[in-house]
Amino acid sequence: MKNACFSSAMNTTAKVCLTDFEEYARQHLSKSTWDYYAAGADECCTRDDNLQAYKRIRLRPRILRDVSMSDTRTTILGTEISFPVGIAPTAFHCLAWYEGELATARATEAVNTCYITSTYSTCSVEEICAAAPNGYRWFQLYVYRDRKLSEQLVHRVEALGYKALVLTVDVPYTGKRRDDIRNQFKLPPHLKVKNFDGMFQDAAGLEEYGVPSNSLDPSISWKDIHWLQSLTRLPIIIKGILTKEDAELAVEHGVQGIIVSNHGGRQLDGGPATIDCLSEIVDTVQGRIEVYMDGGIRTGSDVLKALALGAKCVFIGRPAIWGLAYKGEEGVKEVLQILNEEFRLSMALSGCRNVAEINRNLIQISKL
Ligand SMILES: Cc1cc2nc3c(=O)[nH]c(=O)nc-3n(C[C@H](O)[C@H](O)[C@H](O)COP(=O)(O)O)c2cc1C
Ligand SMILES: CCCCCCC(=O)C(=O)O
Repeated sequence: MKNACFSSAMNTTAKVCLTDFEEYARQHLSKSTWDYYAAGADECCTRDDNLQAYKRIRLRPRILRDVSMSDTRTTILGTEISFPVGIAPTAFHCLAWYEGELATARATEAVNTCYITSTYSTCSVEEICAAAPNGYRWFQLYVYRDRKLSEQLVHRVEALGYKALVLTVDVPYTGKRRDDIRNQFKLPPHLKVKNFDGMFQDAAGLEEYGVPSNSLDPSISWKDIHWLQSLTRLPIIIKGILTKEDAELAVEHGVQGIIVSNHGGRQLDGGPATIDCLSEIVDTVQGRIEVYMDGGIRTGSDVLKALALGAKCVFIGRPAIWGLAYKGEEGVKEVLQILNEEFRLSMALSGCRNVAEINRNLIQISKL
């Protein structure tokens, strides 16, 4: 049943850009839900710089290149997607829309792009697969002190046909999100982290973001990559790399991809904007594995800049949630379609007919 805060009475104004969806979500979600989604760590410097950093980068458009035809398709891990934007893993979609992750999965299936499902989903991975059986999905994994929890998730998602594991490595501890502390953020009683139904032995006691606190294993280290590889045949992508040193280690440990990410500025405050880290990582990796990024993508020209700096694909976090809050599946589709149209236009206005033609020559040299 639809919650009152999901009322569509205000859905009539056309949405033109992603920040229109943000404004809708800000006005319609409860304060504690909005604050949770919007949160950055501490003073939110990194969260905000993720967006500002794109504004400091200038493009060098080429002209007279017959852009009457354009093609935004690309591939990730060998699979074709309609354009180089996927959905980053974000928790608790049922807080934004009653169908939660089922709506997100259907929207990404319809648009033909990749949906990275969060461990912290409010629908189970089985329900998500049943809702969008032909969707292209990766699964985001955390490593728990009780390794059996992570192991079981890996086996479940592999059996369900998820195509890669995205290991999030920037949360040895949860960042300090001031508003969540002030609001004493908690999932409402009708929602839970569905993937863990009945799996935590000691469910009584303190809870943090829907699971017993201190469940995550802060001792996780590079040797755990080998442990994970021993559990699965799925490709492994490491999410949360920000330096060339760690990018090199990722390649040496035999993973198939990296997501340059600072968790939307929700973990270490004072770290760099992700777009500012991208070229050093791409230069280090030199095409040995795929490099993706997330953080602060709000327009088609942001996507273009990230690809010009070497990202194979980018992922959006909060904007998908705003789309959900606006109109569920339709809202997420609209967000993706607007971003696709903006990206196509930015490509054409800078003289690119397809993603293969996007390269560093598009970026003003002072930014390299
Ligand atoms: C509300 C929220 C929940 C998130 N949950 C997860 C999660 O469960 N797992 C994860 O790896 N990253 C999580 N992230 C981080 C995102 O995957 C991504 O790195 C970030 O949102 C990208 O920045 P953007 O929101 O500016 O697009 C979350 C981010 C937000 C905003
Ligand atoms: C114990 C950490 C859970 C965090 C919940 C999801 C997430 O990653 C977020 O940023 O929020």
